[in-house]
Amino acid sequence: MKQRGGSDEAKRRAGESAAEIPEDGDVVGLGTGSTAAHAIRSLGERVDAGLDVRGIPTSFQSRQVAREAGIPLTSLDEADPDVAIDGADEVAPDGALIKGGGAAHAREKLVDSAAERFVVVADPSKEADALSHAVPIEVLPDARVPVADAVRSAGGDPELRAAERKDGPVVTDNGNLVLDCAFGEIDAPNALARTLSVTPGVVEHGLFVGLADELHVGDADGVEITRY
Ligand SMILES: O=C(CO)[C@H](O)[C@H](O)COP(=O)(O)O
Repeated sequence: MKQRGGSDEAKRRAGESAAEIPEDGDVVGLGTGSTAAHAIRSLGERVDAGLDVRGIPTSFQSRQVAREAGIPLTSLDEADPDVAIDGADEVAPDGALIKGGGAAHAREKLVDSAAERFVVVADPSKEADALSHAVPIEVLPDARVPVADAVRSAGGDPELRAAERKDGPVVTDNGNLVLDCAFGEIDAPNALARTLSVTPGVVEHGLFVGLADELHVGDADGVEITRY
């Protein structure tokens, strides 16, 4: 599994802390990435010990990790999540996030925003005073050029995400492409999020503003929890 950001130990602590939250009967949104995978495995250990939960995966990867961990799965067709646990690429002090380093942000936003309680898991390298990470935008393949033009008009610098072990672009679980769009420091994430959301051809962008309820940050000493 790809490692982005800080130490795996810090990610594991954050994931284990969040995995303590679900209770018997809960439906749990299962995020994508290396930190969320720690939470899924830890939740799987609780399932082994008798906890009765069902998970809603946010990607091919999280579905695989959950199956290996023995977590029964369901979907948004059947239930709304009580809790969603997911990672982030950058976290601002007010809980605004940039996500999509794993190109899973469309399904992540769907599941995380449907959850009663959205818990973010991260290592300290993800915390920032202001959002400035490139914003991943999932686009319909035919919309790559017009969306890139719209991003430039909004002050951004779009770059088509290239695959690492395939010639050509990353193709998402939904069959779309990803533009990583650098905007520098983002002063008004809400306004940018609205602009991107109404751009034709944008499937979803990685700005998650006003969605996170709680942040668990692991480090060498333990876990710091912030509630928004
Ligand atoms: O948004 C995501 C995937 O689309 C991930 O949650 C984000 O990239 C963080 O990943 P990691 O925990 O591996 O650092």
